[in-house]
Amino acid sequence: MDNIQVFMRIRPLSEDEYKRDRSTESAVRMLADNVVSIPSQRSENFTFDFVGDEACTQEEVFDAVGRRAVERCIQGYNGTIFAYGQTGSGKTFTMQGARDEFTGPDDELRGLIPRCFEHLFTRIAEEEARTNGRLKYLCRASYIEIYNETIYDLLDPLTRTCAMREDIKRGVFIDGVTEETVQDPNEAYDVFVRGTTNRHVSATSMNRESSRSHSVLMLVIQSLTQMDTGLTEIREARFNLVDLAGSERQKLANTSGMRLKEAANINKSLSTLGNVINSLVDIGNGKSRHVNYRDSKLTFLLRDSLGGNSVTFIIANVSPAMCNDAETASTLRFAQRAKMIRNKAVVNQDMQGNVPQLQAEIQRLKVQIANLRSVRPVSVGDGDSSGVVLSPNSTLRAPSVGDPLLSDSDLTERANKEHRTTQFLLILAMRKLRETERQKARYAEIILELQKSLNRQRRQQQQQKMVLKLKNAEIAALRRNAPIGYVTSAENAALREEITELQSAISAQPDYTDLLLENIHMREDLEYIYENSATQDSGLPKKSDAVAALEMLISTRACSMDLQGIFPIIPDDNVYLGLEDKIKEAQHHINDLELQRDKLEFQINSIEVDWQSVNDGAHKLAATGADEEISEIIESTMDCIVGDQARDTWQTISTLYSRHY
Ligand SMILES: Nc1ncnc2c1ncn2[C@@H]1O[C@H](COP(=O)(O)OP(=O)(O)OP(=O)(O)O)[C@@H](O)[C@H]1O
Repeated sequence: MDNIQVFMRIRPLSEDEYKRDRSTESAVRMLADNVVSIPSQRSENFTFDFVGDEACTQEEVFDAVGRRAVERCIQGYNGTIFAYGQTGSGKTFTMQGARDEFTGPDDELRGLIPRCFEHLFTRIAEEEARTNGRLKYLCRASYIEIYNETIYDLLDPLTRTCAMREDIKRGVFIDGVTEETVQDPNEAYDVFVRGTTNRHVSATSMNRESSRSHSVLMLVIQSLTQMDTGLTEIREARFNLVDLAGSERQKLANTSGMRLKEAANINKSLSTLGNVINSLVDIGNGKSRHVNYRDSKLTFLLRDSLGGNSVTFIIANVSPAMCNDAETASTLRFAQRAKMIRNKAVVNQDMQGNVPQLQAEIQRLKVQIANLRSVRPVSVGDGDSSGVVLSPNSTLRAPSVGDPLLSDSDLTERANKEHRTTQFLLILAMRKLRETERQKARYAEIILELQKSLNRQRRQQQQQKMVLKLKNAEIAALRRNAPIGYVTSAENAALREEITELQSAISAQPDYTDLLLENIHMREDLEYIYENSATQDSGLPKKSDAVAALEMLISTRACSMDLQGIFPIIPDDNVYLGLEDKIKEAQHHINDLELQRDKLEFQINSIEVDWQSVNDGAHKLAATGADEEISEIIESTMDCIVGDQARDTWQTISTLYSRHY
């Protein structure tokens, strides 16, 4: 457990302050190297880890705070640096420097942020060189602003807003925030300068001052170490550099509209910060308290930095002016309280490897445990509380009985320590193995589900192709056999529409598969969130409400893809019934068409028979030397091979024929 480290920095007196005070006397009295008081306020003394006076340089602040924070992050610990203080006390000067641009390492006035970038990449290069490339680092940067309880993405040119989320794997995170990979200090400067420029632009367009918002530059420092066993050790540190809004209480009197909301939100986030600190201090003193991290975006985002898994530094910036003594005393009281908070920083470490590698590792560790047990019975402790996980590469030698250089108690202690380490590694490897097995089973389930769905889709596709083929054949037959104008244009259009629908259903299969996969994942994510969230204080809606909302979303998306009605979206048998109905409907339609075709064939046959009779009659009439009237009728009958007139014509001919014979 480490206390939050607090550094105090007094900036030089400004000209305005000199004009107001008409004196150069400082409100802050230095009692010792790291002890100060504000005599004009109360007689209390404030003790900090470091106090920088008016002459304190940017480099000295970096050595006291930045260098140490970076060193811990390189090892895999989370780190946070907060700059706290009233408006104009020097927070931005300390964090960023005197300018918005950096000219590189020769700019004496550059602040902690650029110096941290430089040191970070120097150390990364050293570490990578030391391990001959077995250790690789990867850094990602994002930069946000919290204003009026809204999070703005400063690396997005439009500084769009983002939501904060929490899950068991990632903890609290900003959903969809821009993250840029940075490989050297220049790339990191560039990210920071761009974000700062966006901040100024959006502040101007929204008519606000940066002192009224909190800015957080976030670095994720990931390291991958290739082990001899084939496993990969992954460490991930989060490094937050925070420039807080001015800590003075915003006046609500005579304020309205946007300004009132702004002032209320600044007060809210800073008072929540104060409340969180008070609760943590009480907890440190053995009291039972609930810590309201969720009461403001700032405290929720930086939850780990306050009483959690982080090495945290607070820089309390103050003005030396007598006219600001009350605010200075307030800042120092805040910092003094914060110093009592105890964080528990641990290296964020994980192992990655395939199942045979992990099994081999477990086997190796089991052999080691067996060796240790056979040499000397040891009592198992609670585990290493230092928080640093020993590398599985470290060779664990079983202590040999009668080692002349070591006493019995030394040997026991060493055996115990090695046993604990081995046990820890064994647990880690087994956990990884179980996790891998779980994942494997999960993927197998997904594959099975997809396979089932694919088979169903194939069957449906075949059926639809068959229907399409039949319809095409029928249409072709109708076209061949039907008299011109027999199939009405409306029927034709309906048939065409149906064909288009069937074709789009067939071509929609890939869309459907993507959607199905995504739906499976969304349902799984939901299950995961509810399984892993603490029931109380999780802030989540009721699970049934969330499930209903998700199903609604899925069906809305299905509609928007125009698949609803053609294809069921959910791989659920009930929904597939819809498709079966559709196929049945199509079957009915085919039956109707077949009926019509039979009728038509019958008509054509009867016309042919009629025509044959007409032909025969005509020949007989011709043989008897029929008059002109009869020839004309024969001509017109020839023109009406098919059609409604045929039978009437035949009737006329029959009548004439019977009159003649
Ligand atoms: N240590 C210092 N040495 C010289 N000048 C300083 C120092 N600290 C601050 N200043 C100057 O004081 C002024 C106010 O500082 P700065 O803008 O950093 O304050 P701030 O606390 O960030 O204010 P705000 O809350 O409004 O953002 C600036 O002009 C800055 O250059």
